[in-house]
Amino acid sequence: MAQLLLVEDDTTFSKLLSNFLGKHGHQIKVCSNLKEAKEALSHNPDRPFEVLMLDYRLPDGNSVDFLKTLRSEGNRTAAFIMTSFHDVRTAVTAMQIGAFDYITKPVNPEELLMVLREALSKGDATGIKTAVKTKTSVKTDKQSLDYIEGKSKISKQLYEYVRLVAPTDMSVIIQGESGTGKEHVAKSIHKLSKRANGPFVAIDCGSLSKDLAASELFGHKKGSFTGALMDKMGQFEAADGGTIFLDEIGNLGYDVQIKLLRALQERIIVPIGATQQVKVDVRIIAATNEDLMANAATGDFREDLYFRLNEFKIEVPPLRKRGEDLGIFIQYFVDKANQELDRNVRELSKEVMDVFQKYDWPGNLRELNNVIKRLVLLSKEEIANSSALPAEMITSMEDQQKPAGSDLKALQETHEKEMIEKVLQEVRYNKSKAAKLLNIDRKTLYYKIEKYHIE
Ligand SMILES: Nc1ncnc2c1ncn2[C@@H]1O[C@H](COP(=O)(O)OP(=O)(O)OP(=O)(O)O)[C@@H](O)[C@H]1O
Repeated sequence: MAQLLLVEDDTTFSKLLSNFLGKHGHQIKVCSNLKEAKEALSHNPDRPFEVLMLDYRLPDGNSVDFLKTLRSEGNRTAAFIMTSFHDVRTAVTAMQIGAFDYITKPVNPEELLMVLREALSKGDATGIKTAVKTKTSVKTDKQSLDYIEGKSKISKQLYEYVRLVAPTDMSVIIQGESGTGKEHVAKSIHKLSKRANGPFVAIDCGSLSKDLAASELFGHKKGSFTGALMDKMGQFEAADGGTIFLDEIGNLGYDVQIKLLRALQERIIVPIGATQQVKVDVRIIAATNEDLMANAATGDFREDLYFRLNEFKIEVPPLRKRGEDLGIFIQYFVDKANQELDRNVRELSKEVMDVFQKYDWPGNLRELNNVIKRLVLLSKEEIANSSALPAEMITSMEDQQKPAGSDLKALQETHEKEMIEKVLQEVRYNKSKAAKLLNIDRKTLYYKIEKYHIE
C-alpha cells in the first residue's frame, strides 16, 4: 500500500481516481490546487508521500513550475504529470526537471497502474540517476549495454564518433534534445574506454537543488552548514577511477561551475567545510539540450568551463532525423514491451505506422518507448491498432499534414511526399525497388527525396 498525493481540480475525476486507487490498496490524499498540495506536503512528515500525481493545469498555476520549485527545495518524491495530449511537449520538459513520467488524459486505468508501479519501484527522483560500481554490479552492466545503434547514416556517424573518442581521456559534451539517448551515448563511451572497470556515476543536474548541488558533487564535512549532520562523500570521489556523467549541465549554478572547472583543470576537489584537498581521477562527460555556447556568450555559463568541457562534442540527432532507424526502434521497443508486459504484439497496424511516420516525436526515443509501451499494454491482439493510440495523436497528425486552403500544387506535393515515404518504408529504403514501384527513374526519386527533405 502506497501513500499518494493527487492534485487535480476536476472533482469528479479525482473521486473516480481515488476510488479506483483505493480499491488497489493505496491511500490517497486529494488536493484541488497547488496551495493545498504545498500544505499537504509540509504537514505530512510522519508518513511521507511516495508518489505525487499532478494534473498539469491547476487553478493557481501549472504543475511543472510547482515541481521545479519542489526540486529546488530538495524534495525528491517521485512524481508524474497528467496532461492532455496537446501538452505533451510540456510534459517532456517536466521530465527534464525530474518528473518520473507523464500520462495523457483520458487516463487509462491499466496504464495508470503501470506508471504508478514503475514510479514506486524506482523510489524517489533523486538527482543521482545511477551509481554503477561496475565491478560488483554485473546486472547493471548488462542493462547499460541494452541498446541499439540504428542503421541510418546519421547514426553510423554518431557511433563512429563514440568509438573514436571513447579510448581517449577527453572531456565530452553531448548535445541533443530531451530523450534522444544522451545518457546511453555517455554509457557507451564509458564502456569502450580504459575506465570501463571503474564506476559510471550519472547525475541529473536539473533536479539537484541549487543549495545542495556543491555538496552532492564534492561532498561536505559534518557541521559545515545546517543539515550537514555527518561527513558526506561527494559523487566526484564516488566516481574516482571512472566516469562522471553530468546531465543537463547548464543548470549548475555559477559557484558550482567554478569548482567544477578546478576539478577539471587540477584534478582536485575540496569538500564543503574541508581544509584538505582531495585528488580525483575522473573523466567528465556532460550533456545538455541547450546551446551552451550561446549561454556562455550571454554569461549564463562560464566560457572557460565550456571550452574545457568541449574537448570533443557529439550531437545526438532527434528521432525525426533518424530516417530508417524509426522502424528499427519501433521493433526493438515492441519486443521489449511484449517481454515486460507479457503481451504478444507481432506488428503495428498500417494506420499506427502512418501516424508514427508523420509524428515529429518531440520527446524522441523516450516518447516512442512510452507510446509503444502503452500501445502494447492496451493491445490484447497480435496486431496493435490505432484505437490504442491517444485519439488526439491521430487528429493532430491529420491537421498537421494537410495544407490549408485550395492550393492545388501544395496538395499534390503533400500527397506525392506521403506516397514516396510510404513506398520507401514498405521496401525498407531500397531506392531501386521504390523507384520501380513508383514508376519513376532512380534519378527522379533522388531528386524528390532531396526536394521533400525525406530522410
Ligand atoms: N540507443 C538506444 N537504444 C535503445 N533505447 C534507447 C537508446 N537510446 C535511448 N534509449 C531509450 O530512450 C530513453 C531516453 O534515453 P536517455 O535517458 O539516454 O535520453 P537523454 O537524451 O539522456 O534524455 P534527457 O535529455 O531527458 O536526460 C530511455 O528510456 C532509453 O532506454
